[in-house]
Amino acid sequence: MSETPALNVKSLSHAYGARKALDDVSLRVERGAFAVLLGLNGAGKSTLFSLATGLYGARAGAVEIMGYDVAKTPGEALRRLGVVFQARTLDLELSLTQNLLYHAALHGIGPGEGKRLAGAALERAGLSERAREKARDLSGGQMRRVEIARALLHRPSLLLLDEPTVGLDIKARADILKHVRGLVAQENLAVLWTTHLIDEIAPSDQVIMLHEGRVLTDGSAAEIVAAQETDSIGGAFEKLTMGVVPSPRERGEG
Ligand SMILES: Nc1ncnc2c1ncn2[C@@H]1O[C@H](COP(=O)(O)OP(=O)(O)OP(=O)(O)O)[C@@H](O)[C@H]1O
Repeated sequence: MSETPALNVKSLSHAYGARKALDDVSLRVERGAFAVLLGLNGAGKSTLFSLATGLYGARAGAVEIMGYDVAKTPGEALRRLGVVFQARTLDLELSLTQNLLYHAALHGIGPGEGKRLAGAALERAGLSERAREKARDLSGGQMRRVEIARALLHRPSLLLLDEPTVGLDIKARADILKHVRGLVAQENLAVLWTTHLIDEIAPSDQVIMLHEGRVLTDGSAAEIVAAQETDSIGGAFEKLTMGVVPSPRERGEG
């Protein structure tokens, strides 16, 4: 039997009223793997995050983190999860260390251990020298690094990032991507990185293409490109999204 994956999404569906946002979505991210969830606006990426973090209850299906069901054992599951949401969530008036200590306290980590972890996290993020400065004084890319450091403070096995490079310039985007890839390589962290930006994908990455709430394909970028007989992952995405057969409901027949 294969090892329990870091993330196991099983036949997950969700609707907002009559609008289906996720339709029978299944995917896995193995331990220590970097996976990209690729989808255009409205594909259902944020909805998947909300379900994985227990913000919404799933109408059908389940999400397991390191084998723990988010709905049935939320404490065990969420302890193993770190999340960076799309919107900025640092308290701009607090120092970097204070932002991290806040998070440590939320996870039941005491002040002494919190300080130690915050120091180590800022060091990993390359921001030790800015520890006492207010978050407000950082650049967008540095803020994202602090958010990543904060999400990793309690040493989760899985990190979810919802479009983490939105609003950053080209260099800051590349830096954040490199930083997270480094964490995957060095710390055996599993990452699910959502994006609509094709150029953030490397050939060996696992790519899960989500379109209109459904998984179109899931495999390494190189495998997908070969299977679609295109020369790029962008070409494969275009081919696959053009070929989507609308459901009877979408054709107005449901
Ligand atoms: N709170 C909500 N109420 C009603 N509909 C919603 C709500 N949140 C999302 N939706 C709808 O569900 C679908 C999936 O949205 P979701 O935000 O999950 O997609 P996304 O891939 O994250 O897109 P984006 O990158 O634009 O955030 C869309 O059709 C969206 O309009």
